[in-house]
Amino acid sequence: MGEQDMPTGPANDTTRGTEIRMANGPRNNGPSNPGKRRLGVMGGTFDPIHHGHLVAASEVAAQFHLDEVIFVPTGQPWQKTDRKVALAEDRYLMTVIATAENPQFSVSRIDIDRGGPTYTTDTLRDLRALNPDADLFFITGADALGAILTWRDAEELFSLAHFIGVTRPGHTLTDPGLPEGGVSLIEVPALAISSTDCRARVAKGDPVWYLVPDGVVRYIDKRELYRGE
Ligand SMILES: Nc1ncnc2c1ncn2[C@@H]1O[C@H](COP(=O)(O)OP(=O)(O)OP(=O)(O)O)[C@@H](O)[C@H]1O
Ligand SMILES: O=C(O)c1ccc[n+]([C@@H]2O[C@H](COP(=O)([O-])O)[C@@H](O)[C@H]2O)c1
Repeated sequence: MGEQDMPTGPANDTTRGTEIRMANGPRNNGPSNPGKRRLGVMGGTFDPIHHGHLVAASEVAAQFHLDEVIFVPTGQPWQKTDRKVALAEDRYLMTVIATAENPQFSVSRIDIDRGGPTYTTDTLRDLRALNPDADLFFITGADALGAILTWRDAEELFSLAHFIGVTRPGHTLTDPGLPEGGVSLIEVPALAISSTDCRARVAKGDPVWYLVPDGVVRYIDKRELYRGE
């Protein structure tokens, strides 16, 4: 189990009995505009989607009173070109299967259908155009948040959505000098699951039951994904 250090600072926030120390004062919950829908956006390569993604989205939805969380599978994840990534259609369908039973969850094809490398500034601009009546909350794990300054047009991201960084076992959740007020850091139930580990398990013939939803286990099997990798 990795450490889950929080940035220390003068003020703190108490979440489910765990003291969380924030860098910039008490927890900032992002925009609160009466009459506007609160839309969570969970971007990911989802190769495959696993219970760590689903628990993070569910917990953020509850803590931030979101009306909906849209899962957005990447088209071409340009920072993962050093590895083999499953076809976008397979990643999309696994995401649909995994989220189908939750009425608060939906899946968007925008990053897949746009084509080319996936940049979150494009994702958020497109989602804003499609949902002009909504405030957007972009959900990222500790690892992704730590790398956010390497994303294209990173300085623009925080004008497009409020960012929520969630704890992830094995990673330290820090705010790497992001604009004050643009990010919230929260604790979510710790699930030490990664897509990398799921792929490796399938390749070795080990089970992924209970790491990913049952329908995703069956889809991986049916499509013979990750075998022999
Ligand atoms: N177990 C987890 N707990 C919390 N957040 C997670 C967890 N797994 C992934 N995330 C977050 O979900 C988002 C999408 O992750 P992604 O699809 O890249 O999965 P991954 O498990 O990190 O994949 P890979 O191992 O292939 O890099 C990222 O913001 C990531 O930080
Ligand atoms: O905008 C970018 O340049 C950028 C670079 C890397 C990752 N992202 C986004 O971060 C989310 C998680 O990505 P990944 O690669 O960890 O699955 C997903 O929505 C990606 O589109 C975005």
